[in-house]
Amino acid sequence: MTPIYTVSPSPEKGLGCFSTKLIPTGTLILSETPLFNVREPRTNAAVLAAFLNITKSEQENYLTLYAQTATTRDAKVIDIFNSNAWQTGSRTSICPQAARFNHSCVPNASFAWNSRLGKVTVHAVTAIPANTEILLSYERPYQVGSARREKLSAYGFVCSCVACGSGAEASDIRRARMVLLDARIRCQRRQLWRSAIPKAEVELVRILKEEAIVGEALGLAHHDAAVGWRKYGRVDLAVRHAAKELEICIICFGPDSSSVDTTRAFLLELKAQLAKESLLVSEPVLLAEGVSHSTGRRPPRPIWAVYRA
Ligand SMILES: C[S@@+](CC[C@H](N)C(=O)[O-])C[C@H]1O[C@@H](n2cnc3c(N)ncnc32)[C@H](O)[C@@H]1O
Repeated sequence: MTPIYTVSPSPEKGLGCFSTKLIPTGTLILSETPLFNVREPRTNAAVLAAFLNITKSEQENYLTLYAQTATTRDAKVIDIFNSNAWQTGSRTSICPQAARFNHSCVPNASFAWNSRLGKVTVHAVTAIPANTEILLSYERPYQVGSARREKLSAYGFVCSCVACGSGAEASDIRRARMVLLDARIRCQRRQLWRSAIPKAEVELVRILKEEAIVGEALGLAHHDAAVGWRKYGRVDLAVRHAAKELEICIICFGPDSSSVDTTRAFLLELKAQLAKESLLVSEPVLLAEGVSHSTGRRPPRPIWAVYRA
């Protein structure tokens, strides 16, 4: 069977990963067990020790990965680690295949750590046409271009994706707004009481879509919108956002991820709450007839009799 992607030269980016055929949204592109990992906060000594612990052929494979500038062998081992490692829970791991994916601030694929499988995964977050580079984001999306440039300079490159190039002006306006909305939402998360309409959360969902950020960040924005609508008392709208969150979660992490279980449980909890509320609304009709919905007998003093007013 033809592999779903190949590794080949990418203009200005060294090697990169290219689709060999159309990859539908949600497709698992790669799942890989780390070659080695180190606990964070890491030291250079820990990286060198972990490197010396793998087999000679694994070391040779590791040393073929991209390095920026390195004079000695030890410096090269550290340099490769810093340029290619991904965060995997509380550790940082080297996955030689995942290390070949280049960056875009508007990625078409999503990287994740699946602790249940002990593997990293890469899923398509959009439909990726044949012969297209598969790109992951190395950075959080809620940053304007200048902030992203500074972070990405640590990897020794200047990004030329649509958000950094031709569409930079419009993108920066949206990203600046995202930074603001994100800060507002973080603040509101600590608020437990019933609140106002979750305007910031809903706007963040809209702007992320406009910016074509459709992965994990959009899933989280839908989650926050669901929480906001529930606090406001519109559980029906909360259910809609939680359903979108679950859909995105499955796309980004795969159906076997524990994050999907958590998200599904949240949706089920909201659906149960909605069903209960619908029942409370319909019960008064039965009460008017003097019959309990559940037992068929005359009900005890109903706490929701207010609905009859
Ligand atoms: C994890 S490696 C990715 C694979 C690498 N291109 C290779 O040849 O193995 C990270 C390095 O790839 C290059 N790179 C990744 N994304 C890039 C981009 N959008 N533009 C230019 N270079 C990029 C940078 O040199 C970066 O340090």
